[in-house]
Amino acid sequence: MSTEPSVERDLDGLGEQATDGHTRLTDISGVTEGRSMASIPEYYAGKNVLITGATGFMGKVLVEKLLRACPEVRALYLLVRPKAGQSMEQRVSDMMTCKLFDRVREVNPDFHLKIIPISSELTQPGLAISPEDVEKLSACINVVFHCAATIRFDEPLKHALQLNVIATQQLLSLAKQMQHLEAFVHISTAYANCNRKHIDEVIYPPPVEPKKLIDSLEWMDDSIVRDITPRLIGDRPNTYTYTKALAECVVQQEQDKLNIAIIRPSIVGASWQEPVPGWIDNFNGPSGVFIAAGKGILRTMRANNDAVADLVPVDMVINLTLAAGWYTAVHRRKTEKQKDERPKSALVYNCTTGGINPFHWGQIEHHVMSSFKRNPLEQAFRRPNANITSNYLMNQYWILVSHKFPALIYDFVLRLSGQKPQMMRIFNRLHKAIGLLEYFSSQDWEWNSENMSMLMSQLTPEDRRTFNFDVRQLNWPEYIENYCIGTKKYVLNEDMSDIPAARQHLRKLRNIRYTFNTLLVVFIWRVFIARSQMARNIWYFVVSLCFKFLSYFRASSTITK
Ligand SMILES: CCCCCCCCCCCCCCCCCC(=O)SCCNC(=O)CCNC(=O)[C@H](O)C(C)(C)COP(=O)(O)OP(=O)(O)OC[C@H]1O[C@@H](n2cnc3c(N)ncnc32)[C@H](O)[C@@H]1OP(=O)(O)O
Ligand SMILES: NC(=O)C1=CN([C@@H]2O[C@H](COP(=O)(O)OP(=O)(O)OC[C@H]3O[C@@H](n4cnc5c(N)ncnc54)[C@H](OP(=O)(O)O)[C@@H]3O)[C@@H](O)[C@H]2O)C=CC1
Repeated sequence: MSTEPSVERDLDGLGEQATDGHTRLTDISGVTEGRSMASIPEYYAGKNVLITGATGFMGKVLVEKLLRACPEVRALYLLVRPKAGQSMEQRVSDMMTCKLFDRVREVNPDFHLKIIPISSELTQPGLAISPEDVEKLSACINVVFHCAATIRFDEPLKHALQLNVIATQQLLSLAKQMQHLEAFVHISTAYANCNRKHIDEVIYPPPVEPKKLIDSLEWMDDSIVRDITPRLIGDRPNTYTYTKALAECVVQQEQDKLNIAIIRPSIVGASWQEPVPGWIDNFNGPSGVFIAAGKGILRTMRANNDAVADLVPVDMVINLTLAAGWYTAVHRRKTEKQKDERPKSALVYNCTTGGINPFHWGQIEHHVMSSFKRNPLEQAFRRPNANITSNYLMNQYWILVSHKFPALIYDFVLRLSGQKPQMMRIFNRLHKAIGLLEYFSSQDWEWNSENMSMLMSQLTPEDRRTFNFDVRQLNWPEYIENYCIGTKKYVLNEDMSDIPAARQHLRKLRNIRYTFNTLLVVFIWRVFIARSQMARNIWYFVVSLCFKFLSYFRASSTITK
């Protein structure tokens, strides 16, 4: 018997529902009712919201948008751990001074009063939340957004399981104790099922029963786990996608009595419009690749020019997340009677762009390169000129010629000047990083995103503007330009006023390249050609052929005039 979730009609009018109990396709409940119900800001007014992963890339944007677009929200409880010698209070107050919060600060300078940090280490039993805090959260939380995860592709399986799966399980247990909880929104990834080519908005059967895996890994030595990891993850590329798939299954198993939404974004990139275009604060996904290309370090990478680059701006993902929280609470709330019946299934939202407004890696390459030529990064290693290829051998050739050879020369010069060589080390790290990304840039997937369209149709015109996730409106060249500028301004903290100096630096690099190429030709001439009569004859033959061709071309163009 097939274990594939297939689609059947939902009896209570909640659209089509998969046989595993999960709603897929159009959810039509409350279509008419919704228009007369609370708007998104009205819904969040007076609500207490719990957020995990608030110090991360997406969590920060979520906190900012909630405070700015839903100013009447009562309080945001952030589960944060102390890190790198900083207390969690210190981390949260540092976060709020970040440029991302400038806009909300202008409107409401006291926004920090709404933020309540709660100490929590998600990998610890009970999430290491104190009993007093558990009591407080159980009594007041209305909506939970679960963003925390390890997104590293090289994370050891045990740790990825601990954070992405066990912590999710524990958070769901905590959520069940919350007396006023109206919605639980879990952030997954569109690549949780990347072993499939077509991905519907359903929870697929897990690669292994999560509880069994948790029990087995508990007693296993780290080295044994490392050895069996490739067998366990099977046709998934890393422990990240594997554990995110298991987390979805845990959400499904534990959803009993909860109203749950699962958001599956594809590759989350810099912001499209809000709070500022191009906001980004990390090297993850394509951002590190763009920066390495902009600095002239990355010259080649394996990617398929014609494959869809399923990037989605972070502000669109967060708008969809907030709208899904509202929709789950307002339209999919279980009545007291329903709580004891078959649970209403979690609604899955594939938050992707490829099926609606596709853009390809080849086009990304073109726009990234031209953007960095117009707005160069400071102190580039070489002029930006990266090419992507799907050919393995070609890529290896360019790695040798354009990465390793210049790195060797540069390190040699550093050694001569008494400095520590560093370029080869940088390239080794870069090769490791891009090696982990190639799986995603060399193929494409097809995601069904009908729930995203359904959700959009449920918003009032005002909410559709404030919480815009209509990916059809994305103008890719403009978005990529802002993305590249964003990496310069917000990741590398470079000043835009330095662009003329950066351009001057690129001109200097171009002159160095011309000089180097000229010296190389002279060197080849002296060493190989000038010493051999035959090579000289061939050389003279080629030069005279070129000369004749040029003269003929000039003569024929004079006649036609
Ligand atoms: C123009 C060309 C056009 C090209 C087009 C092709 C582009 C293809 C892009 C494909 C993207 C596909 C992404 C797929 C995403 C799946 C979506 C998700 O669900 S999940 C989301 C996706 N998840 C991810 O993307 C996670 C992927 N990242 C990882 O797994 C790890 O970071 C690692 C294994 C790559 C490096 O580990 P490790 O060696 O231990 O190093 P650390 O981590 O400790 O960092 C050390 C330092 O390096 C820095 N830095 C980091 N990365 C890069 C970079 N790429 N580069 C440069 N630098 C980078 C980092 O900031 C740090 O700096 P500092 O603090 O020391 O100053
Ligand atoms: N970025 C992307 O391209 C995509 C992301 N996603 C999903 O979105 C979510 C957010 O991703 P993103 O913001 O990019 O990730 P980040 O790595 O930027 O943020 C991860 C967050 O999780 C927190 N966290 C990690 N470990 C612990 C722990 N042990 N205890 C408490 N908190 C912890 C981090 O806190 P701390 O600051 O203390 O480390 C941080 O706030 C994830 O679920 C991810 O799977 C999905 C698709 C794409």
